Amino acid sequence: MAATGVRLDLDGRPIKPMTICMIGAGGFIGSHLCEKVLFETPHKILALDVYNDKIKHLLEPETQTWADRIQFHRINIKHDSRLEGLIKMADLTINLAAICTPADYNTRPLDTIYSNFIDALPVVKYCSENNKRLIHFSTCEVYGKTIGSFLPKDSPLRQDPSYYVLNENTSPCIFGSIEKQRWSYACAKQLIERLIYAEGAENGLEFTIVRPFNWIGPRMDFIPGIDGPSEGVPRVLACFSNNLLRRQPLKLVDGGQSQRTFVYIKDAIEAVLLMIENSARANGHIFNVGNPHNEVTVQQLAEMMTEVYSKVSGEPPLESPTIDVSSKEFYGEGYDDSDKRIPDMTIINRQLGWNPKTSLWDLLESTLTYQHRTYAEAVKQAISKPVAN
Ligand SMILES: NC(=O)c1ccc[n+]([C@@H]2O[C@H](COP(=O)([O-])OP(=O)(O)OC[C@H]3O[C@@H](n4cnc5c(N)ncnc54)[C@H](O)[C@@H]3O)[C@@H](O)[C@H]2O)c1
Ligand SMILES: O=C(O)[C@H]1O[C@H](OP(=O)(O)OP(=O)(O)OC[C@H]2O[C@@H](n3ccc(=O)[nH]c3=O)[C@H](O)[C@@H]2O)[C@H](O)[C@@H](O)[C@@H]1O
Repeated sequence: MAATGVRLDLDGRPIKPMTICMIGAGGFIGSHLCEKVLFETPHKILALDVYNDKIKHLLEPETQTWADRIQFHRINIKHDSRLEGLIKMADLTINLAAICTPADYNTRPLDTIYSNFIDALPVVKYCSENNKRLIHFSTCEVYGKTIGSFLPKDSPLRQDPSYYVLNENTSPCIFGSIEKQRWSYACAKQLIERLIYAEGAENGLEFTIVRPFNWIGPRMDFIPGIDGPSEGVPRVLACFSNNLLRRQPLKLVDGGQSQRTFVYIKDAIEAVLLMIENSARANGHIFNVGNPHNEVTVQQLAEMMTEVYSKVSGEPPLESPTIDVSSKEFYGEGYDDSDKRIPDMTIINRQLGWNPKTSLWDLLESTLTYQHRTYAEAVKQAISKPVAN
């Protein structure tokens, strides 16, 4: 499973083994990226995070063939003097660290802004000062709302892709008012993108910015009360998984009419590996990474997950599988939403030849099989425990 033979880049040049400083390596995307790099390349990883539960299988036992190519450093990048040294030891830094769950954006806006802007500043600075390449994880949320969402409901222009397809170079970033604190995350991510871009333009920083469009799959977030706080609100995949595991109706925020495109984490990680190993093609670019063919409303996602979960668990769906809830009740004051997110794939196609492969049904089937296998028993036990008064 590991690195044998010479790996070639997209231009036929041999790829030199490199050391990657991966910040946020213990998270959802980080854990999949660590697996990919260890299993398929000769590169080494300096894995930085405050947690390592999701990469434990890669750190133990130390007899695994890849054990000498991953080193975990328990570091909070907010305040740790080891950060610069680790960035200096690496050829490339990938920054994934962030608060990135919507339930936090309007309820913990200060933490959100600090995490996504202030805490990322030293990483950019150290990369720039030490001439190290940086791949920074931004978000599709920097686009905010589509231009089309401001047209009258019955306008035929709403059907015109130029009013909703999101392009890195031509689409504007449209956020709500300041009291809609939902946009604290998108705005902080946008400012760090602008700073990185300016470091490239003025100081020659070699950078790539990734804008993920709803990457989903195993190990995403947590199941409340099982491997995360009971009152915690994860992203939609984990919220709906939690409801299905507990046989509760899935909650549709404001009727579930917002639209998303979902891409399988394993497809998306292929794109990141292409960026890592093709610096000449990736440097200086911002890349949308998503699957424009997997678009659904949140309501359709709920229906599909209900059907798939019933298939993988063997349990019949509830008579009323969904329930409507207001955004104020679910997320609190200051929530707002992106209406529609379809990525334009022209740039990533041209530069890296990448295309997503997995259909929504297939990615939900493998993900919900994982969720059922991993959590069903623990949820059953948690439900059967008597509640203390
Ligand atoms: N999953 C997606 O679809 C998606 C979409 C858009 C953007 N992103 C971006 O991709 C990145 C990774 O997302 P994810 O889904 O893997 O999230 P995640 O929460 O699973 O991972 C983030 C990791 O960063 C770590 N971290 C946070 N602050 C830290 C700090 N101060 N010091 C050290 N470690 C810290 C966390 O412990 C966590 O393990 C984020 O920047 C996020 O904004 C993800
Ligand atoms: O994944 C992404 O690409 C980006 O978008 C996410 O934002 P969003 O898609 O709004 O977050 P989800 O929690 O996945 O919610 C998706 C939609 O489902 C809805 N939802 C969520 C949870 C739930 O139980 N019910 C429900 O209807 C939300 O209101 C929203 O409309 C997060 O901001 C980031 O992880 C990331 O930057």
